[in-house]
Order: sequence, then C-alpha cells, then structure tokens
Amino acid sequence: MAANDNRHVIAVTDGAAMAATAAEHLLARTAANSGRVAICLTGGSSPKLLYQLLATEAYRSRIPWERVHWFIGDERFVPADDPLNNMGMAQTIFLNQCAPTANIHPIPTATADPADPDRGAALYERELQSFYGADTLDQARPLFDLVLMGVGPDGHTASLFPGDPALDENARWVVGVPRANVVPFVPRITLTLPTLASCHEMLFEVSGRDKRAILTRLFAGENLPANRAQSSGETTWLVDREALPGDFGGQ
Ligand SMILES: O=C(O)[C@H](O)[C@@H](O)[C@H](O)[C@H](O)COP(=O)(O)O
Repeated sequence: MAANDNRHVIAVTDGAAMAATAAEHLLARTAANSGRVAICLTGGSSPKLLYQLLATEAYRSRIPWERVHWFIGDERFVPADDPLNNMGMAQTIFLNQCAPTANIHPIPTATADPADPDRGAALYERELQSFYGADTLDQARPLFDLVLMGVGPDGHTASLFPGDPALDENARWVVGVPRANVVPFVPRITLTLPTLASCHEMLFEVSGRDKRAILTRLFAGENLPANRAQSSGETTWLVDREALPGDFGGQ
C-alpha cells in the first residue's frame, strides 16, 4: 500500500456488507461524540445502500437525529429535485424522513449562479465556518466526525478531478468547479482536501468490477485525487470483492 498509506482497507463481500459496515462506522462516530455530530455525505451511487439502511427502523432508532448535522462534500449545479443532485438523493432516501430540516445543510447550487460557482462556494464556506465557530481549521478539533467519500473511474473524489488546481487549494474551504470532466458535465462546488481531511474518520466506499482498474492504480500509489484525500484521523477504505485488485485478494 503506497501514497495514502495510513489508510485501513477493509475487504467486504458485497454491497450489502459494505453498507452495513459503513453504517456501523457512522453509528460509532455518533456515539463517540456526545455533542453536535457533523457528517459529510457523498454523492454518486456508492452510498445508496447505506442511505437506504439508515432509513430502516433498525438503524434510524440508533441515530440521535436531533444532534446530528448532515453536510455534503460536493454538489452539482442541477435542480434540488434532480436525481443527480447529491444532497437531494440523500434527502429523498433518508434525511427528509429522519432528520430535522435545520440539521440538513445542502450546498446551494439550486439557487447559486452556475456561471460563477465560486460565489456559491463562498456561501457554503461561510455556513461551514459558522457551524464550526471559526474561519481556521484546528487539527486538534476536526470539523467533521465522519466524511463519506467515493472514487470515480478517473480517480477523482468529491469534485476534485485529476490535474485540477483545486487539488492544491489549502486556504479556501470550498471552491467552484467550472466544468466537471465526468457525467454530469456541469459546474460543481466541492470541499477542498484540507476541509475534507478535517475529520475523525474518512470512509471510502468502493464497489463493483468497474472500479478494479482505478483501485489497482490507486493502490499502486499513483498520484490521483483519491490518493490525496485522507483524514487527519482515521482513513478507512471499504472495498468489495468485485473492486478489490487481484493481488489484494480480489476475485
Ligand atoms: O458528485 C460526485 O460525483 C461524487 O461526489 C463523486 O466523487 C463520486 O463519489 C464518485 O464519482 C463515485 O461515484 P459512484 O459512487 O457513482 O461510482
């Protein structure tokens, strides 16, 4: 294991096992903090099974909804009710049934100007700083308890794409992305690496045969965005058998 070599890789059998494992990590983070809990969700298809699990009675009864706040690591400039809207997906699957509205913090792409994504990014940055209570992140006091992440086939994570100058941003907490190089090819807003790193745990979910090629590159240490994303605390990669590279036990 290279590059992001403080990560802890957990091989799981399939998507259901991945969702259950991710749910237990999330519950452990809510139990470890008796105050306000901050969870940063991710978009894409990988977290869907987890979100569906959190909506079930077995799990929703174990989450202290009144003190858990939900954020999103990146958002596309699509309408809030568009299936491609990352926070909209989480709200539809579980948040709208379970969480107080005031505890759901979407990135405001539904109302911001897609021609000027940095302006919408600045709004979310202010919301994060207001929640955190400061405009400088303190490594001893992470912003998030848990940050969920995925990996794109090109090695991107959140909306941080290979070669994007945003990867080297270390002052701003949130930046605009004028155009994504994966579907949907729309402007986006994304948290930057230092902001995503400000967490007790960063948890990647990577599943499916189509992710084996990029995981092979990542585990070989290639300098790709997903290898640059790591927590100031624990970094956990949940990988299913389909995605796990052959020399790591993949089938
Ligand atoms: O807005 C996004 O696109 C996501 O934040 C993105 O980083 C996602 O996590 C990966 O593209 C993996 O997507 P899948 O889970 O659909 O493979």
